[in-house]
Amino acid sequence: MSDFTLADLEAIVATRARSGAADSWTAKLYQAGMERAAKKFGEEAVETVIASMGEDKAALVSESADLLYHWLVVLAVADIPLADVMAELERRTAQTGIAEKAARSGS
Ligand SMILES: N=c1c2ncn([C@@H]3O[C@H](COP(=O)(O)OP(=O)(O)OP(=O)(O)O)[C@@H](O)[C@H]3O)c2ncn1[C@@H]1O[C@H](COP(=O)(O)O)[C@@H](O)[C@H]1O
Repeated sequence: MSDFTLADLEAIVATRARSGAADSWTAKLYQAGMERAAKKFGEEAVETVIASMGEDKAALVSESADLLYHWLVVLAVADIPLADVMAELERRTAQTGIAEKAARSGS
C-alpha cells in the first residue's frame, strides 16, 4: 500500500505549475489556462468511463490516475485548495453521521 496522497500530488502540481519549466506538462497546462485544463480533464474522464466498462483493471487504475492528476491541475488553475474539497466531503459525511455510526459499530 502506497503512502502517497492526493495532498502530496497537489504540492507537486503547485510547484511544477509555477516553475514555468519547459519540460513540465503541469506548467504547460497551467499556463494554458482553464479551458485547456478542463478540456484535458474531460478527456481523461471519458477515458476513465471507457476503462470502467472494460475488464482491464490496470487500464482503469491508469486512467483513474490520469483523471485525478488532471483534476488537481483544474483545482490549481481555479486556485481552489484540495482541502476545500475534503472539507466539503467531510461536511457531507458529518451530515449523514455515517462515520460516527461506523466508529460505534467498529466497522
Ligand atoms: N501524474 C502526472 C501525470 N499523469 C499524466 N500526465 C501527463 O499528461 C499528459 C497527457 O496525457 P495523455 O495520456 O492524454 O497523453 P497525450 O494524449 O500524449 O497528450 P495530448 O496529446 O493530449 O497532449 C502526458 O504528457 C502525461 O505525461 C502527468 N504529468 C504529470 N504528473 C505528475 O506531475 C509531476 C510533475 O510533472 P511535470 O509537470 O511534467 O514535470 C510528475 O512527477 C507526476 O507526479
